[in-house]
Amino acid sequence: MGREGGGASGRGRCVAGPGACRRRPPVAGLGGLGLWLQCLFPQPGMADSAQAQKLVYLVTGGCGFLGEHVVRMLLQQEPQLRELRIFDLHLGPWLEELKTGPVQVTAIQGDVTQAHEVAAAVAGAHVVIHTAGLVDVFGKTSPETIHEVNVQGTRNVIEACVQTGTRFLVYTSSMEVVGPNIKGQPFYRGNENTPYEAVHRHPYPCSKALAEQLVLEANGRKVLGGLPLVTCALRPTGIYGEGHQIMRDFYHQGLRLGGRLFRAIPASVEHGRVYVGNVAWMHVLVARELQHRAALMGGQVYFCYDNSPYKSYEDFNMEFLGPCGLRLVGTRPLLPYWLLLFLAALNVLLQWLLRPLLLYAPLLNPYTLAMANTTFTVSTDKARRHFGYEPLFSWEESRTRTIRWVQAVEGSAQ
Ligand SMILES: NC(=O)c1ccc[n+]([C@@H]2O[C@H](COP(=O)([O-])OP(=O)(O)OC[C@H]3O[C@@H](n4cnc5c(N)ncnc54)[C@H](O)[C@@H]3O)[C@@H](O)[C@H]2O)c1
Ligand SMILES: CC(C)[C@@H](O)CC[C@@H](C)[C@H]1CC[C@H]2[C@@H]3[C@H](O)C=C4C[C@@H](O)CC[C@]4(C)[C@H]3CC[C@]12C
Repeated sequence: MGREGGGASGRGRCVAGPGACRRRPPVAGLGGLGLWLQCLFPQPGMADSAQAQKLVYLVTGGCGFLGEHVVRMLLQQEPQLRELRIFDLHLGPWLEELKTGPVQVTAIQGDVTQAHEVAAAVAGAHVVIHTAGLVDVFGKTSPETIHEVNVQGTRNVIEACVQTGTRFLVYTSSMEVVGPNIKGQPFYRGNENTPYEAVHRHPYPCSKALAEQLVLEANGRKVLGGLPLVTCALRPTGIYGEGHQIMRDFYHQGLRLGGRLFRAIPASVEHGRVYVGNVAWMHVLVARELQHRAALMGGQVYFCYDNSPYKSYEDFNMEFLGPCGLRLVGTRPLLPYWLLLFLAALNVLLQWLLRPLLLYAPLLNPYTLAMANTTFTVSTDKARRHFGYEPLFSWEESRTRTIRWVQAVEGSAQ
């Protein structure tokens, strides 16, 4: 890891709706001239429609928060897409609306922990985008289950690629592979090469780190047919946007508290956040460019980033919850840290006591408190340099879209 190299062109503009026309964006920076040049020198994937639509993509976890955005972005932005397979434990009803477009959309209900189900879904795919996983830092599932899904599930995806001849694999990793670590050391405006002691104890970050390692180590393995597997991993920081369940939980919490949220984290603690649409765009772009730049991008990791501002977790959420009528009380934490620690530990005890009766999984526990209290922000341009990534959505667009979603979903339009 750590190879560096040049970037590639590749900008796009996202249009709404799954059936929207897909067009190859003009060559970056050339505007109208770029369109004229494309007529003379068509870019890869600019062949006529018969040749253009030739690739089969598989998205695991395609019905999740990020997965749905990746699915819709592929349908809008990938001109070479012939078939899009969506593999998930829980298929969403919205998939039906996607089947009216020019791309064949195949919904597959399956479990990544079942190797035969994964192999059947992967067989014949050119590209796999593996987002499926258990994102649990609230004690909802056992450490064993988290490991089974996130690690063994990823192992099954890798082996399916090798056994069936799929050559390109993009893995959705996480910032947590790096940190915050168990020592609570800050990671301030770091990049993919910043030294940091990535030591974890919690099952979720441990599982993501193991899975990422499996994916990167699989780069170069010979797949069926004798060609090499090309893999890479994307590390989003805290993703926000349409469909973010935790944002919805904070909003409901504020409504229950009379339109108020109470500051628990110092405003000085910065937490990196990235808009889901930009994360989806990075997945689409990296999957495309991985096919042309295997030597540079194979085995690499890339943080997901955009122009979302650096703020504390709570202050950042208020960018969206404020316009929906909530107020964050306190310019500094209202409770002392030791009391928050006590309440977090009490939540763990209650979760254990109540488990035979019900699932009690509040936002506050020792791990989430430590995470929220530890600065973790990234500042990098590796994705731009390696495959021409630029955020598709500005901060203003990301903020507006998220606010509209909270208002629409919660009926809080003012
Ligand atoms: N949400 C974030 O802030 C964030 C940040 C960084 C990385 N990530 C990573 O992005 C990926 C998607 O996260 P998300 O926030 O969209 O979570 P999510 O829970 O909304 O989506 C995960 C999807 O995976 C599916 N899934 C779970 N177990 C499965 C199994 N055994 N077989 C098949 N499908 C299964 C779920 O049904 C769900 O649709 C995860 O790998 C996560 O680690 C998320
Ligand atoms: C109750 C308060 C202390 C409140 O401020 C707690 C916030 C807490 C729920 C979140 C703070 C940081 C979040 C995590 C971070 O954004 C990155 C993540 C990595 C990703 O792979 C999965 C989600 C998460 C773990 C995310 C979860 C919520 C927080 C812990």
